[in-house]
Amino acid sequence: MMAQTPSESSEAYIALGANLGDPEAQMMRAAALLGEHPQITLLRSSNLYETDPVGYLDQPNFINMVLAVKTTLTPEALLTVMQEAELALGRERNIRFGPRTVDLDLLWMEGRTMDTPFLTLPHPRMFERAFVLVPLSDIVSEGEASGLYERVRAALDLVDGKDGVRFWKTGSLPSGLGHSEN
Ligand SMILES: Nc1ncnc2c1ncn2[C@@H]1O[C@H](COP(=O)(O)OP(=O)(O)OP(=O)(O)O)[C@@H](O)[C@H]1O
Ligand SMILES: Nc1nc2c(c(=O)[nH]1)N=C(CO)CN2
Repeated sequence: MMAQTPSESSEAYIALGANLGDPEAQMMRAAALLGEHPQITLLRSSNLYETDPVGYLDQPNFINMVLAVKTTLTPEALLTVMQEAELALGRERNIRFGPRTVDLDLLWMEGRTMDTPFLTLPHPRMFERAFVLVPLSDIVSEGEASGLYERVRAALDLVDGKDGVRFWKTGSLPSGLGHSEN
């Protein structure tokens, strides 16, 4: 087998949402699974928000949060790891926008834009979802060279549904993993 070429690491933002079972425990377990991957380092967690369901309304409220990670994985490989974490936590794909034990969306990855059937970056609906923008704005730093901070601020000013996003708990990274910046 050929030795893997060391690749540069990029920062990425991942949205987590859950509204079945024990959402907080499942999201922490998903974050821990990501952090256990040798090519993923957890950097920061947003706070946790209780959010009104969007899209398909006849379902329980969600808990939503966003993680910042560093990774040497390609975007496609990172999404694959995220999907494996969803499956490990018992996510069944049924109703579009419907209830879920844990949903992981790859929002944004430093320097990457793409549009394939498997992966679109930035996530095509991130700038119109208050349940993504509010937690994301907790952890995107003003110094972000990509302009993400400005885009998130501008989208937050315009987006509907901020009332449906309520602070629930202070965020933290699963213990023993990642850095302790937040
Ligand atoms: N940026 C992205 N993050 C996550 N999945 C993506 C992304 N871009 C494309 N996809 C594709 O979208 C498909 C459906 O994902 P999923 O079932 O999580 O959608 P959903 O959660 O119901 O809706 P939404 O994507 O609006 O949150 C996945 O199989 C994945 O390949
Ligand atoms: N509040 C809220 N609503 C949703 C969410 C979510 O994470 N939070 N996820 C969905 C699946 O795409 C559909 N609707």
